[in-house]
Amino acid sequence: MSIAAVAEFDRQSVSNLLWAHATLDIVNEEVFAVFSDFTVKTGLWRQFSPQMASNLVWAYAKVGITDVPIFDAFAEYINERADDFDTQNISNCAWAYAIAERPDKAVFDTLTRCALGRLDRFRLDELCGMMWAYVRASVGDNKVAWSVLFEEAIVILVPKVDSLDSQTVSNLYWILATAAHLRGQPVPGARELFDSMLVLLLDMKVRLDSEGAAMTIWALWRVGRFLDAWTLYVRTLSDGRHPEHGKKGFVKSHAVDGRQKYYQCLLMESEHRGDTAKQVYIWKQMAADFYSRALRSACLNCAVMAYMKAGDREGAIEMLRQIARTRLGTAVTESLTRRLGLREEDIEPADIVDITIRRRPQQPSRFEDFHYKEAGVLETVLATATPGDAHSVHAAIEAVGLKEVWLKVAGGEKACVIDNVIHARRPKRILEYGTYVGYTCTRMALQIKQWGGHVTSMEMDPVNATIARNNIEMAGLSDYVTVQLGHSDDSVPIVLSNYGERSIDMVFMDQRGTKFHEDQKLLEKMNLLSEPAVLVADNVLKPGAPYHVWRIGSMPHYTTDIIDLREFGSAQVEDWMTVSWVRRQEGYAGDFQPQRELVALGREADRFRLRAMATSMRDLVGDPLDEFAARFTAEFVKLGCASTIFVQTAKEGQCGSISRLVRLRPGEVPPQWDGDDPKEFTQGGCWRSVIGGTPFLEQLLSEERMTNGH
Ligand SMILES: C[S@@+](CC[C@H](N)C(=O)[O-])C[C@H]1O[C@@H](n2cnc3c(N)ncnc32)[C@H](O)[C@@H]1O
Repeated sequence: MSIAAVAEFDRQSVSNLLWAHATLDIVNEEVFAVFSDFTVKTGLWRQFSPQMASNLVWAYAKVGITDVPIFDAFAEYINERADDFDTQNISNCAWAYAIAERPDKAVFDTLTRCALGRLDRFRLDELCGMMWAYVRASVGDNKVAWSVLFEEAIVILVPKVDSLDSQTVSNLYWILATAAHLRGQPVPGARELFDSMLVLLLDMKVRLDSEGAAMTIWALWRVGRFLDAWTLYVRTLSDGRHPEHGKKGFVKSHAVDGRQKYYQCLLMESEHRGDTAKQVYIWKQMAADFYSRALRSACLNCAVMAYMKAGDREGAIEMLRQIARTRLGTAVTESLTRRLGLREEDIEPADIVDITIRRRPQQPSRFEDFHYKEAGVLETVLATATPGDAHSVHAAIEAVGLKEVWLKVAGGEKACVIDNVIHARRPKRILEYGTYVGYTCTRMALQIKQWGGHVTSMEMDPVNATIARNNIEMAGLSDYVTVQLGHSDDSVPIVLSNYGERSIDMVFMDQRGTKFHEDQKLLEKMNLLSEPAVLVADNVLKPGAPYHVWRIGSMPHYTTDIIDLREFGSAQVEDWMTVSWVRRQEGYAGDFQPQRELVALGREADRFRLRAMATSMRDLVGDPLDEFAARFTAEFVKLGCASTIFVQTAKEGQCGSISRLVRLRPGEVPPQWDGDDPKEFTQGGCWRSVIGGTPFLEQLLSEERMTNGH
């Protein structure tokens, strides 16, 4: 109705209507697009008051509709009218342009000019909102996190520390730590503010919610104050009473609580420092958080592994004795016992058991609930696999993925692609982004250990990392796979310092698709890749990695195949994997030419990824995802990137499947899905790949070069 009557709307009604939609989270893309066009084309925007203008850009940013001319028009408006803006208008506009990922430098320069000298008139939430926006907007040439606005804000904030609430405290930690990271040096004055806020926290004058605790611990670590982060954790959080979700901060229904992040951060740093005592402390705390015996045992097994890695045999044995006393041992514990050269009967139950291990929650927490699938995988592996037999571990994981719940592992047709890449490149060192439960890393390790290879797999979720380490031990592959705990942004530098430049022959990217291109560029910049290295990426079509396709499709230093295939355990879901050989040629470590149409695709891909995390890929079959995939494919065909290989799968024997790669002729499109779903008849462990026979483009080109005598 409102769309038909658009021409009757005056400036106030346009601003009110869209503000109301955004406030109520009603995302009608058509309404927003029509009103954007109307406001810009009729010149109505020039008549807006600053309040209306800031409400309008806020509304568009809030609903995530940002590829609209409104933002360009109001950039001009801000430059002309900013002197009339009040503090709230300034803060809202900064927030809107930052969240919309439209960090127009002129807009921020103008806002800075208007804000400086009057920051003391900003409300605390406006001030923090503005600083947050400046950090978020610091991308590319826009270096607003370097603004003196931060210094001026700190001078205002220090005397007011006692009046800060918990949300402001954690936000300020995050903002200033991120600003320091971006600047490459501390923000002047931040140290004093950090110290005063830490006193508030340690005195429990301010109690953080779960996400706030995670942000603060991360921030203290990020600015090099790990011991302060540790003290805060031990003093306020490690008594088992983890804080509740913040009401305001907790908006994503798929998200876990802050433990995910603070365990990750504290464990990563203690492992990096080789501080076994701290690692063991955290593993025990994690064990005490879980209700499920399998997860409790898995954490304690990781504590044993930490002692073993440090060469502390006595520590490992004492931990095993505590596990024996609490009857938490599993097949993994037995495997570790054997690796220590002991028999199960050699392990006397401990006399005294750490009180932490005795603690067990009344019921599973949301944190545990979030990992129900992965815990189920671990239980199945423990119940059905044979220690030391990697095939039996893979069979157990596949059985869960095929017969019980969708698992985000690269099995079936995806495994066929990876097997063929390994065959073609024979990598000695593989880097994986995203270990999950340790399926693909152990599959790859099993192959490359034959020629002395090793897999390093990065995992940011501490629970997944725990489960993966246990599955890897079950597979007998602990010497061939390293699970590097932590976010890849933090882990890649550790990988570089551990293995050195030009050390990685193959990369498997299985993290967030809209980040592949940045992660790949970083690997090139850091000189981590050997020559040539091969890059494999998964989930490129669904949920989607548009920037990545454009990077590998348009830059001359990649030789790429795009492979059309079916999701493991969800044959009705079509997906793409990409396989690219990477050489130090023109474009290496550089940026691609930006394409505007990629931005909208990227945003949509992220929205689907979040939904897939909350449900499963299978629930996303159907109109929205299929329409998105069709648009994605069409957009890339226009840009000259189309699939070049598809995977064909046939039934094999009574209960198996066999997959092979088939090259498409130029212009040929992959066949439609025939309606057969291998999961109906395939048992775990019975899905084979045909290796070789279909060369990748890189091999075809090098054969051609050989024939031509180059
Ligand atoms: C699709 S699953 C990986 C599946 C695994 N590669 C396999 O095939 O068996 C993605 C995993 O990556 C992790 N993850 C996502 N982004 C990450 C990042 N930037 N750094 C480290 N881990 C990440 C998630 O926690 C999740 O466990």
